[in-house]
Amino acid sequence: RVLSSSSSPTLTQEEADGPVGKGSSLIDVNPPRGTRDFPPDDMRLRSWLFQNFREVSRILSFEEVDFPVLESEALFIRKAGEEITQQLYNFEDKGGRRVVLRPEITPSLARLVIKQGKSASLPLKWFTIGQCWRYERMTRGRRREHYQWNMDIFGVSKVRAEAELIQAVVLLFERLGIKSSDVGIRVSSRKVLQAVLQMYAIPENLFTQVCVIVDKLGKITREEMEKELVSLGVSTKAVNGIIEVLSLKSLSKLEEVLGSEGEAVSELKKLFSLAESYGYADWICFDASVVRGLAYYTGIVFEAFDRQGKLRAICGGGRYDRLLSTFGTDDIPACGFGFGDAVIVELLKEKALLPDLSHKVDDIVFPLDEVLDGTASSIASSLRKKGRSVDLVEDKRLKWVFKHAERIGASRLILVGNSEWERGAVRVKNLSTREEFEVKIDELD
Ligand SMILES: OCc1cccc(Br)n1
Repeated sequence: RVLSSSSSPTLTQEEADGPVGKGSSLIDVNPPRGTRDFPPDDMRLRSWLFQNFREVSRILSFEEVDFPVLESEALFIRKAGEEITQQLYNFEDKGGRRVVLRPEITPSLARLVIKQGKSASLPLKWFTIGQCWRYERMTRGRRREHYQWNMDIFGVSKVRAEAELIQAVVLLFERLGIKSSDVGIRVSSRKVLQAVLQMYAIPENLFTQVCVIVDKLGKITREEMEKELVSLGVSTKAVNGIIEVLSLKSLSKLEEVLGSEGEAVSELKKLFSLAESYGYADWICFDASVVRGLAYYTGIVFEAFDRQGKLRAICGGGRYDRLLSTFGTDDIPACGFGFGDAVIVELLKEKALLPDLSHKVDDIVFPLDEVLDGTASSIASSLRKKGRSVDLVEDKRLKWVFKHAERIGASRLILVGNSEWERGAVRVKNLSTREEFEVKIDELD
């Protein structure tokens, strides 16, 4: 057939359908660079991990929320030089709007809290699991997407909120079989750095940028850090003072430097006391070098790390009491964490803690004669209505069916044969005990 239309030259059917079959070049079957497919085995592991995220969220009595992966770019325009804002997966949509694939979840949470306004009675305890994106130059071959579990509390200004969040993280690790000897949680507060900047009379408005630079400690050299801080106007003396305080790993030493009166020390002491009461004190340690890289943190910050030091941070979070005012409304005290789906799996592999998650099915129903196809369908249907997972197989040799049963981890094989059916029965083979018996159809459950 020759296709023609006023707007296009005449095309043969083949031209219109595009290349088909052996002669044409195969499309690239890989997902876009830096992204992942989840075939069944990988999806079972991801679902298992996410089920644990959900269960911990339920146990801490958090409510689930969700947002579009696509957000207005305006939500993420920040001037503090964070890596996350320099790698925005941003573009202009067909309506000329500046949009992004979100690089994190917290701003969306804040947006929804603002949108809900007075109808959202505080405190709010919300969680979500969502995909986040960054446009990373593939030079380092890093991923461009990951899934993040976020838990956030709005409307609690005391460190009780941070203590609750850290318990959630600890409960998750314990559910996965990870022990405090495998993983620690470094805890500090940005108020430590704030106090040091005050000691050196560094203007408040440099605080956020100093935090973002200091967060690179360990990723860039001390000289590079000093250069970046000095270029902000921080004196070399102050740089040395900052690095000296940030190397502290003892809360009592911090108290000697900052005194006991300030919020930095008092809040941290309160948190460590609560940790004893929760029973997770052996999981956490004070480490003044923890500042985290997001501009909006204002208080306690924390991150989980593998004690062997082989992996990047497993999760991290902190208090962000002044994020909402950057969106033009009254502040609400808030804190939360993000827990990615990638590093935790690397850790589970390291610790040989990956669970066996093979495919499981309850029953295979197989008619031994095609005249019994209808009968097999009604048997499968009644079992499914009882909630059993059933794989209905036909047009196969019995030998194949037994191998298939093995492959999909079926518990029972239900063979529908003429002679049994004449007696209103089927043959049932228990695939773990290998027992085989005849069952009246109205007794099959
Ligand atoms: O943790 C930073 C981040 C944000 C978005 C996507 C990926 Br992968 N990583």
